[in-house]
Amino acid sequence: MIPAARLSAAIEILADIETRRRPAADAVKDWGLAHRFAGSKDRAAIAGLVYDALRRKASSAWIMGEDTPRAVLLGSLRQVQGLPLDAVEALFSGEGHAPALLSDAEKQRYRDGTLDDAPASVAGDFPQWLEPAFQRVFGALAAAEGEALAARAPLDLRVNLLKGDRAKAIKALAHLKPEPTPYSPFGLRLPLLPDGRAAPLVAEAAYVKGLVEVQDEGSQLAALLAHAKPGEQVLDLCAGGGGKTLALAALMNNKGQIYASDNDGRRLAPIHERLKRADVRNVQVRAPRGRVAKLDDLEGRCDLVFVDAPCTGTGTWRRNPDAKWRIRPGALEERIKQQNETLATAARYVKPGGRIVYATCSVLAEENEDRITDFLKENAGFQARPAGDMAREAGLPMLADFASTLGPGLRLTPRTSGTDGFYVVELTRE
Ligand SMILES: C[S@@+](CC[C@H](N)C(=O)[O-])C[C@H]1O[C@@H](n2cnc3c(N)ncnc32)[C@H](O)[C@@H]1O
Repeated sequence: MIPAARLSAAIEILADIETRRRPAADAVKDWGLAHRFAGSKDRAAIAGLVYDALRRKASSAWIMGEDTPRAVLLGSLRQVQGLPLDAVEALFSGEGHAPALLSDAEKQRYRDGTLDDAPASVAGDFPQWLEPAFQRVFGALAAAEGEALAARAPLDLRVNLLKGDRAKAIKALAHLKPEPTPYSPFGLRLPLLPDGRAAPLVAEAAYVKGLVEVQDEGSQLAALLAHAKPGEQVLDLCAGGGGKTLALAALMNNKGQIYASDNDGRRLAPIHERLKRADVRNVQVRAPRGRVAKLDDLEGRCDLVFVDAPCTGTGTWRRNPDAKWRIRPGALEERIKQQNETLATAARYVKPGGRIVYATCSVLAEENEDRITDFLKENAGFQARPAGDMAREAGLPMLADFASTLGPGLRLTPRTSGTDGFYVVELTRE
């Protein structure tokens, strides 16, 4: 396919997402199935165009003065790819499968449109209804934080210390140009390919043999901040697919016991294969029978209960730009309820002198500081540990810079730490 035809395809897919209100991944996949002549490179490039346009949807529409799929794509060509007007005019030629010629108004907006008077939610590309929540957390930096959440994310890897060290992984993946991540001592960052795609990893021996796992540095830091020690009894209450379970197991050097649980058994399904590949031997998977996992024997016995709570995922919008336009206020309410539930459950399993580490991949105070403040009001035996102490204990004193100003815990964001957005807090039991 010629580059201009890829643009037409991206416009078509964006229209499908908009009119049928369907997930971007489904629309992209269906387009591929219906256009089998398109090769894998074409499909990847088209998906890249669609995701870039979704990342900058609100600001692109503002710049172009309309919110049609064509306008949103045009805006993103300017904002994400920085294409000059004459290059865009050459692509929008109206010939063959190329998009129709640019109108004079489009040319003028493409050249001169600005975000100077745009509200934070438009300049920062997040839903308007979240404007008060973003202002509360980020104040005057709301737009800048949103913009960083709208950027392309690099591909981060966690080196599995049970299988080797960072130097070994760097050597094995040298052709993909890995760099050590700034904070996580076992993180590697792979640059994106020129078209914005992540380097293909699944066929790499280092991945197949479990030396590296895909995990954003923020996620690695959440596990590190839990500072689980070899020999401890750890309950990973919301273990899901086991991303953090694997990191905790490596930090514990396979010594002690991790109980990996989740109230949705289907989510735990990938964990067995992942544990095997990573050579993890200190994890017991406790799948629920019915809606509740059987954990009675752990009551009051755990050194650490790790709560990787269900959340809106606002911190992962770089990887999932579609999600930010789909999230509704009702979903936030629902997550808050679940977060209260998981914290109350966690409290039952901590032993005296033990701790809960609560984490979310959301930047919103409603899912973070507010939940902890409410929890502490109702659970007099628990105290929040100062963020600086938690960071030092984990061997990451520099993370104290990210201490929250709205309550206990610390917050990572793409703008401040270059990671996905995460919140982490430690609660100690007397
Ligand atoms: C953020 S995800 C976990 C991701 C996982 N820890 C990882 O690192 O790959 C949150 C998980 O919490 C689970 N969950 C929701 N409510 C729960 C509850 N009341 N008890 C236990 N797990 C719950 C969800 O099924 C979901 O798998």
